[in-house]
Amino acid sequence: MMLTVSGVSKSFGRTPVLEGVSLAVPQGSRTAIVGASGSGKSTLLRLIAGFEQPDAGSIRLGDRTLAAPGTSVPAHRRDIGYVAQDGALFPHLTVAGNIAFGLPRGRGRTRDARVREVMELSALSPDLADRYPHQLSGGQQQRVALARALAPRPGIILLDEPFSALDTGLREQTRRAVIDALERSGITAVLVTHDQDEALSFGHAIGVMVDGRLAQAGAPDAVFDDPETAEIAAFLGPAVLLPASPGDGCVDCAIGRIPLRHDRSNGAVVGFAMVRPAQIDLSTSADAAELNALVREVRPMGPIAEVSLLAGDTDPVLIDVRVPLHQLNGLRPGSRVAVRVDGGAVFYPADEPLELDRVGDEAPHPVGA
Ligand SMILES: Nc1ncnc2c1ncn2[C@@H]1O[C@H](COP(=O)(O)OP(=O)(O)OP(=O)(O)O)[C@@H](O)[C@H]1O
Repeated sequence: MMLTVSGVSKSFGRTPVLEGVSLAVPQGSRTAIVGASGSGKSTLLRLIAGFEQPDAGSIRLGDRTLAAPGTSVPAHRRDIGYVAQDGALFPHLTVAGNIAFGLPRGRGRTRDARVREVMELSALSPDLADRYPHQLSGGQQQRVALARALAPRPGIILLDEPFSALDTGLREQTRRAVIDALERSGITAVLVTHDQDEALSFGHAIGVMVDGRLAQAGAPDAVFDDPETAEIAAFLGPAVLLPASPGDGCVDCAIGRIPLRHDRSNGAVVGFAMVRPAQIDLSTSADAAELNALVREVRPMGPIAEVSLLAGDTDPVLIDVRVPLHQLNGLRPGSRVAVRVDGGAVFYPADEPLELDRVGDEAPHPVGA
């Protein structure tokens, strides 16, 4: 069902945690809410689930109002499936018992058939039906939690950091199984995560929370490609931010003139050009005039190396890029390289509080990653 959150605000005591959050999740689509710790994303999910009440605004699921001034449907009547970070399975019930828990009593055969159906949907082998939660891996436990949430055919599934307790390999595998199950069941879903890659790969839309506000929402590739602020750009993935000034559809910065992909300047004449490290190409075999940066450090990291570059003559800027080892081509500290950008830059005005590295800073933090 379609979820509509309109102008929702929430404070705990005197501390505002959510301010005027509006969000629409169309029927059958998946939205990931991503934000730094404390940005309010779990609170938003808990308000939708009915574990907390909003101070202002409304929440609707399909044509039902779940929360609004003077109205609050109790959590267990909201027709919502919830998957918590640790799965929260009942330890004394088997896998089948956990999954059947929320199903109506009565016809045993219908319940058994539904349990089998959602186990298959959640990529759980039928052999696991009689096991207890402690006899399962973390990934299997999360898939049981999903199957249990899906079993009563709720109008929407809410997932609160469901993969964060799993280690890297298992997390990836469980994430794919969960997305696949959600896709095949055609259910509306909202995921909350602090992991950018997880959010960007979850589904049809992403919402970025910053300090209790939904700062930007849209299709994952559109938001990643054109973040509204430099802060969102840096939060969503590695970003290289270069002091720059715009003009004629380009920006001028320490590595020369780069085409402007998106202009977020609002008329500002100084600011920052943002490019992703993956857009940067390094070449040592260019003409002397094109050698626009100096290699300061090369740090091997397994199959890749992190290369720190100094670009610009008058006010050099530190740029960090990651290069596959086989593309290093003898790059070492002191080499001069040509830095080329593929695909253009996004320009942001300089009034944003950004900490850029300058050569000679006492404790340099790379601008890119
Ligand atoms: N029940 C509560 N009482 C008081 N303060 C709360 C309560 N729940 C959350 N907060 C505060 O609200 C803010 C937002 O919390 P929330 O859990 O929504 O953030 P989050 O973005 O999900 O962060 P995290 O990823 O760390 O869980 C935090 O400062 C938190 O301490």
